[in-house]
Amino acid sequence: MSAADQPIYGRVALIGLGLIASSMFWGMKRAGLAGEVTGYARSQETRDTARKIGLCDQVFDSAQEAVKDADLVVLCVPVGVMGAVAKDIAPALKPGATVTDVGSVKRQVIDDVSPHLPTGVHFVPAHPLAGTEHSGPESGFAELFDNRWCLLITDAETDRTAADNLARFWRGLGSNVDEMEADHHDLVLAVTSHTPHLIAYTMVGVADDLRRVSESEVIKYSASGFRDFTRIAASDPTMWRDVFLNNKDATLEILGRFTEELFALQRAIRQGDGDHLHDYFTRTRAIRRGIIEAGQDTDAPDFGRGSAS
Ligand SMILES: NC(=O)c1ccc[n+]([C@@H]2O[C@H](COP(=O)([O-])OP(=O)(O)OC[C@H]3O[C@@H](n4cnc5c(N)ncnc54)[C@H](O)[C@@H]3O)[C@@H](O)[C@H]2O)c1
Ligand SMILES: O=C(O)C(=O)C[C@]1(C(=O)O)C=C[C@@H](O)C=C1
Repeated sequence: MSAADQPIYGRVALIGLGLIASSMFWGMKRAGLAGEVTGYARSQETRDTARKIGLCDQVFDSAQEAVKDADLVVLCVPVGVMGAVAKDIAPALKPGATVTDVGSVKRQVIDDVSPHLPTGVHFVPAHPLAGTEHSGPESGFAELFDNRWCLLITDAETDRTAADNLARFWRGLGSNVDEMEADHHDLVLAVTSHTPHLIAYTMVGVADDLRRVSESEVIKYSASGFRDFTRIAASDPTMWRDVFLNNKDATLEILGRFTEELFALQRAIRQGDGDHLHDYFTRTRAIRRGIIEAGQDTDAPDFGRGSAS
């Protein structure tokens, strides 16, 4: 990753010092994207850890102090508290500053944050499509966003200079950047991220109900599929509670469709309808192959791509 010729922002403030903020910090340092990075976390323990590991050039004990004089303020807290944090920092924001967030849900965050921001402060919501099941200030790493998408939420009201600078910033962190409208974002993410997480949580819960996980049988005899489910189901409970509560309509819509398909598959199994199962699995296999052929899955191994039995 090549370093920027000069910082894009003189001062960047990170509010909430967990996985995403810490990854952004190390990524900014790697590429020289900010003159100075300040930070604030709600708990004393997190602030102490951040100071100990050198996360942020300065860690403040209040969010207002952290955002003072910042050219870019990044809200890196769970989506359910974005509005409260925006309200808290609003009086201390520098005129002309850009406020952004990294929340996994966009419409509700926009509705919660926008009313608090003073005129002259530009709000450009964003969502990096990158993460892990880990959380907290020690979980971040500079490479997290490399070759991942970051979606900026824009519309006719968006300040173009603010959005273009933020796009440059995310490219500097290693991401590919695209722009999208908020409701569309929430529907797409309900399909690609939110509902799959709920399914993983459920499947691991079901296995646990069978009292096999803790006895290690399920893990011992599982191939990568179920292990991936357990990784996903280890994701932060607060973050994911907030995702579902704040992307209710889209998640319920996709979950409804999912349940209908699941019932159809359940009926096919009960009735011994092999054609239904085979046709369904043939369709889904073609989708996976299309993703790989389009070069969209950089993690996919080479083997097995060609076998079309
Ligand atoms: N983890 C992922 O995979 C991922 C990926 C993309 C986007 N996101 C989004 O990024 C945001 C942060 O997620 P994360 O994974 O970094 O979480 P995290 O749990 O690692 O960090 C969140 C931080 O916010 C702090 N916090 C909570 N409430 C606060 C408040 N009221 N005021 C100040 N700080 C507060 C927590 O103490 C914690 O330090 C969330 O909105 C999430 O939806 C997460
Ligand atoms: O890889 C993971 O652990 C993730 O779950 C990352 C993931 C995703 O679903 O892809 C999770 C939530 C985010 O909002 C963005 C990315």
